[in-house]
Amino acid sequence: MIQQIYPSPDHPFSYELNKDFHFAAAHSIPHEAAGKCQQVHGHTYFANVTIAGDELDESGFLVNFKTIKNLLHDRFDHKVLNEDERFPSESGNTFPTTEVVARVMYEIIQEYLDKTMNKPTCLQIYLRETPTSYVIYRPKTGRV
Ligand SMILES: Nc1nc2c(c(=O)[nH]1)N=C([C@H](O)[C@H](O)COP(=O)(O)OP(=O)(O)OP(=O)(O)O)CN2
Ligand SMILES: [Zn+2]
Repeated sequence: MIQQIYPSPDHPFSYELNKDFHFAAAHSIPHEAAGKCQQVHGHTYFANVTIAGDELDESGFLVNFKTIKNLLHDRFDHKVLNEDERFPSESGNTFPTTEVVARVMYEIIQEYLDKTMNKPTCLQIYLRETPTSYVIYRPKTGRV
C-alpha cells in the first residue's frame, strides 16, 4: 500500500480526489547532460494524481479512481517510454525525463476529463522516479 503525504495545491473546488499508483518502465535520455542515463535503464515510478471539481457524475464520482489508473498504468507499465508517441527524441521538451513524463501524464488525464460530463480538472501530478528524485507538474492556473 502506498501511503504518503504529498504537497497540496491551493484551489477553489469543493471536491478533491487523489489516486496513487506505481508502474515499472524503462527509458533513456538522449542528451549528453544525462550522463549514464543516456543508457536504457529502468525505474519503478510512483505517481499521485490530484483531480478537483464541483460537480459529480451520474455515479457520484468526480472521476472513477480506476479510470485514472488505467489511463496511465496500462499505457506505461512495462514499456520503454521512448517508444511511446508522446516522447519523440526531438527535443528536451519531449525526452522522457521525469518532468516531461509528469507533464504528459497530466495531458493524457486532462484530455480524458475534458470529454466527461462534469469536466473536473487535473491540478497536480506528483511523479517519483527514484527514492531521491521526484517532480511535481502543475498546469498554469488559467484553467482553474
Ligand atoms: N531534472 C532531471 N534530472 C535528471 C533526470 C530527470 O528526469 N530530470 N533523470 C536522470 C536519470 O534518468 C536518473 O534515472 C535519475 O537520476 P538521479 O536522481 O541522479 O539518480 P541516482 O539514483 O543516481 O541519484 P542519487 O543521488 O544517487 O540518489 C538524471 N537527472
Ligand atoms: Zn532514469
